[in-house]
Formats: sequence, C-alpha cells, structure tokens
Amino acid sequence: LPAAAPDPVALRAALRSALANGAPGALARVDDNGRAHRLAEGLADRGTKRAITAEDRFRIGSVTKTFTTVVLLQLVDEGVLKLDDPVVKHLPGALPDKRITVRHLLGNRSGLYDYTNTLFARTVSGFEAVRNKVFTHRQLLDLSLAKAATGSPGGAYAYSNTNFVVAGMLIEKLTGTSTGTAYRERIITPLKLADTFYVHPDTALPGKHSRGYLTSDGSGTSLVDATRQTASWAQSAGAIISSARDLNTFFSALLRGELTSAARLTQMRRWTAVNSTQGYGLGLRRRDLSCGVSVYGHTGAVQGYYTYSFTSGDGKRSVTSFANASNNAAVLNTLPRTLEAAFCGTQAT
Ligand SMILES: C[C@@H](NC(=O)[C@@H](C)NC(=O)CCCC[C@H](NC(=O)C[NH3+])C(=O)[O-])C(=O)O
Repeated sequence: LPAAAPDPVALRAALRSALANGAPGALARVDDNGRAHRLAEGLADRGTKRAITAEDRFRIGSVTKTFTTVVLLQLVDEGVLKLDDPVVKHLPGALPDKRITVRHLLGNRSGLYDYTNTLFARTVSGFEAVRNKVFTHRQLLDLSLAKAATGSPGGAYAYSNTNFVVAGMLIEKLTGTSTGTAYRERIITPLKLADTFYVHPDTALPGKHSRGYLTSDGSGTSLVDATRQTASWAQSAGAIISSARDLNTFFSALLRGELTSAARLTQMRRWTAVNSTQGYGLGLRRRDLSCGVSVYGHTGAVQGYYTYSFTSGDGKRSVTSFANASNNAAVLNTLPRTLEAAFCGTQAT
C-alpha cells in the first residue's frame, strides 16, 4: 500500500491532545524520504516557561532496548555468540534456569520477572527511592530472581526489563567494555548521532533538553519534576538520551539493513504476538496501523518521558514523537495517533 503523505494537521492535533491530557510539552519529527516535518507544542520547562522544540533531547526509555539488541546482533554476526546459546554459557551461574537463551531475552520470552514491578508499585515514592541510586546489573538481576518466573523460556511474550539488563551483562562480558562504549563505537559514532548519549550514572541530560514530569498516582494531577535521575534502574534496558532526529536516523538505518546483516535483521523481525495488531521481534516492536501499513520501532516510558519511535519497513519514512509526562495513560494513548498521522495521513479519530 503506498502510504499516504504525512498529515501535519493530524500530527499537531495529536500533540495538542497530549497537552490537553496533562503533558506540559510534546514534539514530533517525521523524516519522509529526506523531507523533515518538525512540530512542537507547549513547554520544555514549566519553571522557566521555555517552549519545547523538535530539537530538544530527552530520555528515550525502552527505545534503548533496540540499541542493546543491535549490539548483541552485531556480536552474533561476528561469531562471538549465537542467538540460541544458553545465557549461562557466556555468564556461568548468572541464571538458575539454564534453558534461557539469548533469543529468549531479546524476544521478551524468558519468563524472568520484571523487577520494575517491585520498584515502582508506588510510582512517586518508588521513583524517589531510586532516583539517585546506582545499581550494578547484578543487583537488578537479583531483584528479579527474588521472584518466581512468570513463564517458561520460549513461551508467550512477557515484557520484562530484566531481559535487557542481562543483555547488557552479555555485552560487557563479550566485548570487555561498558555498554555505553559499545553504543558509542557501534551505533552512535558510525551514524553520527550527535544528540545521543549514555551518561549513566550521571543525572544530567547534556545540552538542550526537555524536563520530564511524573504524574502522581491517583486522581491528583500534581507533577513531579523527574528530569534528574541516574536511571540506574534502567541502564541497558532504558537509560539512553537522544532526540527525534537521531532516533529517526537510527531506526531508518536499522530497517535499511545498515546496522546488522540481512540474516540478523530477518531474525529481528520474527514476531511473537503481543495482541491482534502488535508483535515483538528481537528488541523491536511491530505495529499494524489502521491503513494497513505496518511500522517498526520501539516505545519508551521513563519517569517524565514518553517516547514512540517507528519507521516504515523500507526505512524511508520515520516518526519520533515525545511527551514530557509519564504515569499518565491518557497522554500515552495520544502517541499512537502520531503514527496514524505520519504513516496513514488520516485525521486520526
Ligand atoms: C513501556 C516501555 N518500557 C520502558 O520504557 C521501561 C524502561 N520502563 C518501564 O518498564 C516502566 C517503569 C515505570 C515508569 C513509571 N510508571 C510507574 O511507576 C507505574 N507505577 C512512569 O510511568 O513514569 C516499553 O518498553 O514500551
């Protein structure tokens, strides 16, 4: 289906809807065969009243999972490990269940319990308890292993940050460098992603960035400024900082086959059903849109920062949208509308 042209009116309406639902600011950037559409609505900073721009940097949360996956798939291409290797082959003793493979981790099919369910059962107090903490990968994994598995390896899709913490442990073990170094050497520098950083455990976002506002639980609409945190609870599962331009470049390059071998990209796009219109491959989400177009990318949710970043199957059209709010389902639900506007060109309902 030739995708309709992006609809900037529908895109702006979606961003305004994010504001109407409580986000102080929102932005979107569409890169369509070299033509950029850049939109921004509201504030980057409620204190200074600075308006948000499409160039503001932000915490990308779980979009980090695709960066982590690309590094591991490059290591598979280099013959350093195999997707069907048991994790414990490379990390002896790390997991009690020796059946869990690298592919299970990257496909969210390991059954490992997601420790963030423990950390953030209470949103604001949970965040305040960890915002300045520095965790080792091992400490995060131990939080997960303290709870029973949620399923058997290779079973149904079950989202778990733990999988990508273990993936980060694999990267550090197999490359002998930090995940930050691996991101820089293998993705950020080659693609010239000038707005993309892995600063863990530093709490500051480099350069011009949006502040992030965490909505408290319950009916209260009070917002907590969550901008400065170590994001150490997330690390290789969610601690990268980037921009709409850089994420569009990243996902376009990925789907064009510029970051891994064709064989590995094919494996990345082998889908486990999430629901009737979404699949999860390896560190990659597929979303089927109302106009019959499927798009590929990832979503992110870190305190104060919601991100959607998706590209067309041929990588020729990409959109990244962001709102500086979180723990706010109404705001989160406005972001899929930016995909409809960008790829289906409809005035999304
Ligand atoms: C969903 C997204 N996942 C991520 O980006 C990862 C890094 N984030 C989480 O797992 C949610 C952490 C809690 C956020 C907090 N929520 C609470 O604390 C709820 N009690 C908030 O909304 O800021 C993805 O993969 O698509």
